Amino acid sequence: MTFAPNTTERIARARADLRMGVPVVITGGGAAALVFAAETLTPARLDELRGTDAVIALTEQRAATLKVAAYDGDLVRLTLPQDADLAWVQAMADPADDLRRPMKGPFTAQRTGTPLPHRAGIALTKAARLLPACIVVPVADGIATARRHDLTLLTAESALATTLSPLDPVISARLPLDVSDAGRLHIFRPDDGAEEHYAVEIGTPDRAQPVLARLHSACFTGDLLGSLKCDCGPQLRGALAQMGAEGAGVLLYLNQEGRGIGLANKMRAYSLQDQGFDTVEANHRLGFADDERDFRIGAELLRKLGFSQVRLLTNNPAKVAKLESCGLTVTERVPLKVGENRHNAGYLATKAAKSGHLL
Ligand SMILES: Nc1nc2c(ncn2[C@@H]2O[C@H](COP(=O)(O)OP(=O)(O)OP(=O)(O)O)[C@@H](O)[C@H]2O)c(=O)[nH]1
Ligand SMILES: [Zn+2]
Repeated sequence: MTFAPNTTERIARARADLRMGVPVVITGGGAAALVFAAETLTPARLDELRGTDAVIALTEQRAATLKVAAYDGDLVRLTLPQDADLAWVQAMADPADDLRRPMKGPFTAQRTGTPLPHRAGIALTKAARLLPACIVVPVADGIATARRHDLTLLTAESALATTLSPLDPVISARLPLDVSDAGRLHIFRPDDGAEEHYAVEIGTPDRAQPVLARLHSACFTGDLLGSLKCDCGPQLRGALAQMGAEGAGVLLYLNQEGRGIGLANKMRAYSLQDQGFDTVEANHRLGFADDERDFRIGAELLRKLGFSQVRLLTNNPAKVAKLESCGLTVTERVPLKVGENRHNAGYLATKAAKSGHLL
């Protein structure tokens, strides 16, 4: 018996470390490296990197914005100039000042050696809801480095694993709602220490029949604040109202804020939208894909609740396809057209043009 953290727990610890600015040690592809999140790098730690072979790893989307070829396919490794200061690192990772102070280079891309620790580092920064960029410094001996500096050590393979973490039911309790007295809230907690997700069950839906279902992605601004930039709040309330009217349904409230990039990054995207970029372009400039959500979570929660067939409330045909690819049967797509206003008309039009949403 050992009380040491297992692989999953190490990854959870690594996410927390990176959020605080503490580096982690990643091994993989026969190499080992110290990995720092660019967003939380401190001046003192950057000073320690002078004279090393540090690189900054950026995603293909951020590379495209900076007009450098993504030599490793999904990422690029750029040499950290010896005189690079924190402002340089942050400007490489964060597009906030791209227009005012374009990062022109010349950049020197590293093309030899393994990009595995870099890829793992980027995956961890995304999972930590930070900007997807990291500083990577090769070290000769990963184990010794981790021990000497008291750092979390993990393999790139474990950080890049794609198996869905088990979601454990924690508790469910009766929750009378405006839309129905017969409401019930279920809490699910993933094994990997990531965000919990919720299911609101209305009535007692027949598990043998398709259930009216909504997979709602958290939107603090729309759901809670009444933001007019999106249609999430009215969609949330509209879906619940329809379930109440039908007497049965299930709404999953998935904590995948900002299509999976987190609230801070979503606000960065909003700030870019104020510079004239649309919702998809803003995600790309930040280094993200259009949609970073993992739809397997929703499918798994529905299964856990005993549902295999759904009438899905959505305007997003990709969501239907993704749920079906996760093994659920979508018997019907039920449109959810509420909440259009003069502020979100452009947002909805972009989703229709670029993400296949139906207007
Ligand atoms: N990254 C990013 N996320 C946004 C933006 N506006 C809203 N969101 C998030 O988008 C998610 C909602 O997803 P949508 O793309 O609006 O809709 P959908 O879930 O794909 O489709 P529907 O089922 O029709 O609502 C929520 O997590 C919001 O926080 C934005 O401009 N940028
Ligand atoms: Zn929203």
